[in-house]
Amino acid sequence: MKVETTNIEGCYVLAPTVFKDKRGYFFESFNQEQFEKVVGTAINFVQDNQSKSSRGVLRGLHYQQGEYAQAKLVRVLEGEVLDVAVDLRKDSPTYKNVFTTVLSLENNKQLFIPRGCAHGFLTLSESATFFYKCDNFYNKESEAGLRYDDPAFAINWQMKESELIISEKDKVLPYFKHIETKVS
Ligand SMILES: Cc1cn([C@H]2C[C@H](O)[C@@H](COP(=O)(O)OP(=O)(O)O[C@H]3O[C@H](C)C(=O)[C@H](O)[C@H]3O)O2)c(=O)[nH]c1=O
Repeated sequence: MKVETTNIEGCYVLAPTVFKDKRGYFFESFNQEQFEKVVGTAINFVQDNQSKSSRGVLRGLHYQQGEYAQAKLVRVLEGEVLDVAVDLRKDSPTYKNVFTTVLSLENNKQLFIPRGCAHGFLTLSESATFFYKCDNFYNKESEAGLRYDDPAFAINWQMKESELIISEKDKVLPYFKHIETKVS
């Protein structure tokens, strides 16, 4: 497995070793022992999620607050997305840093997003099936988020505004400046 550090502390890009032969390919999509060595801490994923999105769908920026904060290991099973993490940990040396990367079936890349970071992705391919492991359960009451177009982060989503498909819930997420005092 290849590992790349990012500009967010504790956030890593992982690329599994792919074994190809005349039948196709094989790779270990998750190996607890290898993963914990890379991340440098024990991790207990308790919930897997999967979503399918068409081109232009932008989900996020989302996170869960407090005791229900989630670390996520995200990848695509089909298609291509622009994946984004934002460090919202006030005590982090990379507080407010934004990391973006393209995850695709072709590059087999995965992104590990530590607790305390907001996460979102934009679907770049005609459709994308998104899969991720979470180290904490979904807790509706703990859900929080930030606007995808927050000037505080100036994320380049690489797509025209008119092409974006965003849920009504995400359209009314707050701007960072209105919630910064509440971020842990
Ligand atoms: C996240 C979640 C949602 N739900 C239910 C709640 C809604 O009735 C429905 C769709 O939820 P939502 O519109 O919040 O789904 P996404 O917009 O894909 O949210 C996710 O998108 C970004 C990219 C993330 O990183 C988060 O994991 C997650 O917030 O699934 C559940 O039952 N369990 C869950 O863990």
